[in-house]
Amino acid sequence: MRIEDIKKALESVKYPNFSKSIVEFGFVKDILLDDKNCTILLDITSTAKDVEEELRKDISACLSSFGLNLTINFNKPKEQTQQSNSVSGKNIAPQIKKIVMVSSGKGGVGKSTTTVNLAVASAMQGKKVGILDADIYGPNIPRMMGVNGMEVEVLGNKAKPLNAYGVDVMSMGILMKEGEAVIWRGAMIMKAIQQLLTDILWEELDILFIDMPPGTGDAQLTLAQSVPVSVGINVTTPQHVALDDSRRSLDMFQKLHIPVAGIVENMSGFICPNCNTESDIFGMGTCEDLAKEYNTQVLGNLPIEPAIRKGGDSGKPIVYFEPESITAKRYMIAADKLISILDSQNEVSNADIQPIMPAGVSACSTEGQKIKAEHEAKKSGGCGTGCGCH
Ligand SMILES: Nc1ncnc2c1ncn2[C@@H]1O[C@H](COP(=O)(O)OP(=O)(O)OP(=O)(O)O)[C@@H](O)[C@H]1O
Repeated sequence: MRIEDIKKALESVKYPNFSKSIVEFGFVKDILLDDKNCTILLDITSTAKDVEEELRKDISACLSSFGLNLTINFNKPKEQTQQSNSVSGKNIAPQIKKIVMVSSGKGGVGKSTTTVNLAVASAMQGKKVGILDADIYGPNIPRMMGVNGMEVEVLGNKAKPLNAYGVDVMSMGILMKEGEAVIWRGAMIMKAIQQLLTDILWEELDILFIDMPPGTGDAQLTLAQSVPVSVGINVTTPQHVALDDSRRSLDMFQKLHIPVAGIVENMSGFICPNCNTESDIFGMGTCEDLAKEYNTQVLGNLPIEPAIRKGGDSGKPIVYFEPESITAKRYMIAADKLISILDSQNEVSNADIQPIMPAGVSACSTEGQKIKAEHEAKKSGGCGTGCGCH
């Protein structure tokens, strides 16, 4: 048995809620081996008790076959009283009542199409709605809302959102040069998103939809933690391979304690434009079981329909331009279900639901972990200083 073997084995232990291992993060500071007695010293960034407990469990399981007497010691950041200038826990966009995060496990499943049609449907039901397009890898919202190429009005040092179909719209695509952000990573994306909330003149909104970048990597995790999210929506296609990706996205919401409003099954069946008959292409109704698994609902089954794609390409959302179509009615019902969920959580302010990070502080960083731990402590009734008063 060598120390190197132990370190190698520890490479498989992931830091809770992240895709990197404790070795990759550089958290394993020392390994002492004296015959069968092994002491591991970890220098971690979180003060949270559950992080320590999960690591103890995972490390013990990982090294169980080595037959060691294991001692695991933790070095954690000193728990300090909260700085008065910290924005932790402060709602950075108090004029926005509810933030809905629209995510998908992978690209091309119709996340932006769903965001646009749900947002317009919600506006048609009398809500004051905005869309923030955070999909830096493919910001399609401006085209789908028909505002691409429009000039942004700047008042003082703040920009006014564009408006179409009663919905305020702001997108990374409107503000950045083409191709500029594709190499961005967690902290940069988060800072940009926070600026899109604080430096854009959002009016009082009932609902702000955020169209997330596809996938569930560290960038998405960080982004989801940087704004106070009321509910998440997952968009998927019905094939079983897509559902596996969808699970990752739903797991992400669970990890971040974001309530899931539901799943949108997109490209579910095909409606023939000639005879209006609906036929099964990729499968239909497969999301019901997934919804049960995650204790949520299917908000709607949206068929593959040429009119949806045409509406997206031409900036004329189907829900607005063909309100009598089967598809538009399904979007309206989905929006109605979403609004009921949001209305039912009216007493909860969005800042209570999610921890938020100060601009420029990545949720993966030492500072980010500390803020998250403080927020969790406060939610469970403590003062947030880690003094053990709850
Ligand atoms: N139900 C549908 N029927 C027909 N076409 C659709 C449907 N949903 C989406 N599309 C089309 O599929 C393409 C991809 O959709 P969209 O851009 O909404 O996906 P996405 O998940 O946001 O992609 P990404 O995030 O990877 O950019 C678009 O051209 C859109 O018009």
